Formats: sequence, C-alpha cells, structure tokens
Amino acid sequence: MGERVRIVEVSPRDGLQNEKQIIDTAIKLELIERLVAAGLRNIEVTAFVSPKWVPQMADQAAVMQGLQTHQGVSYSVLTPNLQGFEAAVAAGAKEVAVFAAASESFSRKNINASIAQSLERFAPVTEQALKMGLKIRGYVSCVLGCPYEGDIDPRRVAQISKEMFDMGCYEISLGDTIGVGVPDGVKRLIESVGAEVPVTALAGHFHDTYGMAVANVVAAYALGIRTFDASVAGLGGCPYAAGATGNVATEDLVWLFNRTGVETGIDLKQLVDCTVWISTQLDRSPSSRVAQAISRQSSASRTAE
Ligand SMILES: CC(C)(COP(=O)([O-])OP(=O)([O-])OC[C@H]1O[C@@H](n2cnc3c(N)ncnc32)[C@H](O)[C@@H]1OP(=O)([O-])[O-])[C@@H](O)C(=O)NCCC(=O)NCCSC(=O)C[C@@](C)(O)CC(=O)[O-]
Repeated sequence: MGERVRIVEVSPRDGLQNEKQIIDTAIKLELIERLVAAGLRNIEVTAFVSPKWVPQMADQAAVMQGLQTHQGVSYSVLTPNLQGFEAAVAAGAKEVAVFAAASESFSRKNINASIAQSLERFAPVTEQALKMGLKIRGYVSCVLGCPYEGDIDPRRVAQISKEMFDMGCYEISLGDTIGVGVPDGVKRLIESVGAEVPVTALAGHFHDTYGMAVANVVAAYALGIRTFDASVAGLGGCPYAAGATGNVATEDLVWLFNRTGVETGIDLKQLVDCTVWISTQLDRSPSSRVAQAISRQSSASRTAE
C-alpha cells in the first residue's frame, strides 16, 4: 500500500471561533455534513470553553446534538478543564482535546493559567477520559513563535509535549499558532520533540499567516509526520493570538498530497465545492489558491460547453 496521511479537519472549531458574526448552528452542522461527504473522517466540531471567552462556541451542546452518525467518522471537541470535559461528555463527546502552550504569556491570555497550572488541570481530564475509554488528544500552541514572547525554544515544546503524551494523550498536535514558522525551524522542532515523543504520535497544525504553511507541511512530512490539521477555505485564527490568521487550507493539502501520490481519502472537487459554499455563507471569496484555481477552471469549462 502507498503512503497515506490523516487530515484532521478543524474548521468548525478553529476555523470559525474567531468569526465576529455569530454563525447559526444549522450552518455549522451543514458544514460538517459537507466535510464528511468530501471524505473527511476526523473533524473537530466545537469547543467546550467559556462562552464569555469565545462567544462563537456558545452553541457547543446544540452542535453535538445535531451531529449525524457516519461509519468511520470521528468527531472531537476542545476542552480546557474538567468543567468543559464534563459538559462535553454529557453532550456525547467520544474524543476530546486539551490545549497547552509553549509560551507563558500566551497560556495566560488564552486560558488564564500558567503552563504548569494548565497541565495540572489537564491531569484529571486525561485520567477521566482514559477511565471512560475516550480518546484524548493534546495541543501545544506557539511552537514556532509567540505573539507576545517571540521565538520559542524547541526544547520547551518537547518537554510540554512529553508531559502531555505521558499523561495519556494519544497524539500531540504542534501548533504554529501565528504562522511564523519556516521549514528550517520545523525541522529543528520535530527533531527536538521527536526525541521525547514518537514522531508517529505527532501532528502538524500550521497557520498560514505568512504563506509558509504548505512548505512547513512538506518539511514535517519529510521528517515522518503523517497527521496534519487543516481548515477548509483556510478559515481560522485564535482570538487570543494577535495577528493569527487561518489554518492551512484543507484543499491546499489535498492538492499537494494528490500530486505527490499520497492518499488522503478526500475528494478534492467536493471539498472545493464545500470551500465555495462556506465562503459564500461567510460573505467572502475563497482565499486559498487551490480553491481559486479549481473554481476558475470549472467556470472556464462551463463557458466552453
Ligand atoms: C479556560 C477558561 C474557562 C478559564 O477562564 P477563567 O475565567 O479563568 O475561568 P474560571 O474557572 O475562573 O471560571 C469563570 C467562569 O467561567 C466558567 N467556565 C469555566 N470553565 C468553563 C468551560 N470549560 N466551559 C464553560 N464555562 C466555563 C465558570 O463556570 C465561571 O462562570 P461564571 O460563574 O462567571 O458564570 C477560559 O480562559 C476559556 O474558556 N478559554 C478558552 C480560550 C479559547 O478557546 N481559545 C481558542 C482555542 S486555543 C487555539 O485556538 C489554539 C489551537 C488549539 O487551535 C492550536 C494552535 O493554533 O496553536
């Protein structure tokens, strides 16, 4: 069998959390259905965080209630503490993700806790999750730079990743929250974290602020990473990371891997239809280059017919 990557679609959560206009739950649910139809099998659907901190995620229970079951599709949710975890479980979550940062300043701004306090909060969450047979994923943010502290030492990222992995997270997603990374830094990061956590248990989560996300995915792939987070239409950004823009667009990754002969399981045409649809719902044009190119091609062939 050829090479394969796993794409974790984060648009319903990371993609939408920074939108100023509150988006109807029905649109979020339709987005999820369209993603499933395009072939996405791992989708982060919402966050059980405080609605005062992230108003866009206030309909988390309604999103969970409206989800449709599909064989082989796994929905996950973000949770910062036991309170969020318990609400997620009550809403039927089968996979949760806890999120730490490699920067003290970002940790305080994002979850009002130091890194050490956040890890203390995650310990009972991971313990409960494992006891209940739920999957638990870990994020580390600001792995290649912080909006408040600048450069981040990869050894710091490695140490936090190891703590979360040892706690029981099956995978650690390394977040370039503000998209300042370049391939050289990605290489040093993965070498450093890979010395503490198996590379097979790492995922890349690259924001595309400076247009480097695809290059960073290529660098991470070369070092053995086979799971990447992405967001259709390149939606996204963190309300507590000044200047952060969207995730790498899912369609950019599918184009890249299709052309490299690496299987994603995703239908690019249907995915681009989903990009155009969600962009229309958000009253903007698709921003990813792949969506623009494929949309241009489709309208040119319609004109030629
Ligand atoms: C962690 C807290 C809650 C601390 O916030 P806090 O104010 O310190 O919380 P607290 O424990 O003092 O409680 C204050 C109030 O919040 C409530 N509360 C407490 N916990 C919860 C909860 N789970 N769900 C709902 N409500 C909650 C609690 O009930 C209480 O309500 P009140 O009595 O005032 O009415 C807050 O800072 C928070 O919700 N932060 C979330 C921020 C966030 O979602 N950021 C974006 C996601 S991270 C990200 O995007 C990066 C990532 C993952 O994508 C990777 C990357 O790109 O790097």
